[in-house]
Amino acid sequence: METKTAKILDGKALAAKIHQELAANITELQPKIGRPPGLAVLMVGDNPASAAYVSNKEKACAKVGITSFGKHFPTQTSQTELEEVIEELNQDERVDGILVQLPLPNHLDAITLLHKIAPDKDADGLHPVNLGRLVRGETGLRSCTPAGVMRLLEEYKIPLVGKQAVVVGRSILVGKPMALMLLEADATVTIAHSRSQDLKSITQNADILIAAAGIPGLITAQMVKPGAVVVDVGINRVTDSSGKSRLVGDIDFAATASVAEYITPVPGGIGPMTVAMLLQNTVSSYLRATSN
Ligand SMILES: Nc1nc2c(c(=O)[nH]1)N[C@@H](CN(C=O)c1ccc(C(=O)N[C@@H](CCC(=O)O)C(=O)O)cc1)CN2
Repeated sequence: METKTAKILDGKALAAKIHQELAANITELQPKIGRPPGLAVLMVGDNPASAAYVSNKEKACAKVGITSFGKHFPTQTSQTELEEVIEELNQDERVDGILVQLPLPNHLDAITLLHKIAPDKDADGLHPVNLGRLVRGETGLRSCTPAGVMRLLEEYKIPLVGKQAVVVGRSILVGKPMALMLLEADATVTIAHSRSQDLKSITQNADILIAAAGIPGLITAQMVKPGAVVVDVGINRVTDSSGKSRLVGDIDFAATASVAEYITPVPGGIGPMTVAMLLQNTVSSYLRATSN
């Protein structure tokens, strides 16, 4: 019997296309505007994964023509010091986007820091004003990972209207805004999470399944409806029995690929789309700030 394999939703390829489009836009706009777009990336401490993500963001900025203002602080940096830096960046006319790389060291209050970012410079779309705009269906800066999922689904013309969408995970970074964006696209949305009972019976109903729990291999093939579109937001580093480290998502990719119609890989799926949406948000803020 022939085994079916899901089609790949290629986030890496789409992100590269978006980078090219943004680079072309910036090349055209910069001489008229008189300066390039600017993104400030605040990183506190030395978490190696965060350092790698920040370095990728800075490289992506350089590639498309966005100036990045890297602000790297030692672990002990105080809340007040960071709030003052954000206040300065809010006033800095060279800076269109500001983000605080997460997670932060435990002594810092991420929510309060995110509140301090001017909503129109909130490149990560995590400020309450931007989350509120999303709730109300108003234009605003959208959270990068869920916006990346939506852009990828759009690229592959995945129908959403009236479909059963299940989001596994309820974080502010992904799960909650993801559910709102799917709702905005007229899907029927269920949010499941670590306290949900009988997760399998919920995920089996999903035409569109978004796994964003941060638990390696949480979603098995048996939990997926045949023909579903499966999006893996999890990026988990695991060490196998031979001591080798590799990245895996929240979905058992190999087994699920024989059940689903479409699937995102890890790596090469939603991770690169997150960065592409960050750059896009920065360019949107640049256009808004310089349009008068
Ligand atoms: N302020 C924020 N903090 C964090 C966010 C965020 O969107 N804003 N998301 C994650 C980390 N993250 C971006 O910051 C991120 C993670 C992974 C990738 C990515 O492209 N991953 C690659 C694989 C990379 C590798 O080999 O290690 C992939 O999936 O193909 C991009 C962004 C938490 N913090």
